Amino acid sequence: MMSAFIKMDNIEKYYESSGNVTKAIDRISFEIKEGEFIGIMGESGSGKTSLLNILGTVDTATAGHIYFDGKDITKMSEDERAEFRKQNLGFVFQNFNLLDMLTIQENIYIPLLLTGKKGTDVMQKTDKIMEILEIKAIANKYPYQVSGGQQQRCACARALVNNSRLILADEPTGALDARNSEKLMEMFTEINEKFKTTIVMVTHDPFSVSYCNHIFFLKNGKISYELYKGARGKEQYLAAILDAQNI
Ligand SMILES: Nc1ncnc2c1ncn2[C@@H]1O[C@H](COP(=O)(O)OP(=O)(O)OP(=O)(O)O)[C@@H](O)[C@H]1O
Repeated sequence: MMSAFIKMDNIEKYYESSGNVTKAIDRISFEIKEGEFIGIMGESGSGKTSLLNILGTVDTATAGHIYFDGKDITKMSEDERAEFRKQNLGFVFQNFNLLDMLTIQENIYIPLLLTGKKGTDVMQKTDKIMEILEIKAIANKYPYQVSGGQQQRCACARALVNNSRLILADEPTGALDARNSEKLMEMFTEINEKFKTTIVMVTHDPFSVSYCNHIFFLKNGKISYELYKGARGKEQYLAAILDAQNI
């Protein structure tokens, strides 16, 4: 039985710049269970990235609360938030965000060094995760020497190596072709099933989101629709996603 893991309670986000106020998130509440693979869809400007940034504690909500395992993460200081991210979260971005002067392998184990781990433990973990993501053969290459798909799998390995409980991915397939997108989504699914890692993925791609088992559709900063895969087959689910997009 999966337990309640993340609870968003009436989150609001307003941006204010030179006297203009934009309402990006308009009182959103939802719950995520541990081990879910969540998709967040919605047209440009609907608030997807704002929501992900607030959940990831890289930005703060204007109002409302987020409970992570019962702890209110909206009440933490900046230092506490940094520590929280280091202990619990892994981030995957559209443009991979790898460090060019480090090899693939070094890019992955840097987060472990940052948390004070060292020696053979670091190498074993890095090795294991590279094997799962099929990037062991390119361990000593630099990011510019490998394909976009391989770079993104390296970014995923970096996000996972710390035993992150929650992976936040913002358009992870946005810069990938169809074949690499499919491969990445298959690996996300494998990670989600094997390690029970909770994944929250923002995307506007119906095909990518069809790998998620629970989807929120955003419109004007509100949840306009919610969809569960349930017992649907892949094609049936994709059809339901396309229908929901048109509502
Ligand atoms: N830093 C900011 N300052 C002012 N307004 C912002 C800022 N970031 C986002 N917004 C506004 O907030 C609203 C929601 O933006 P957000 O980036 O969350 O949407 P999104 O669904 O992720 O869009 P996209 O798919 O285009 O990335 C938009 O109207 C946007 O213009």
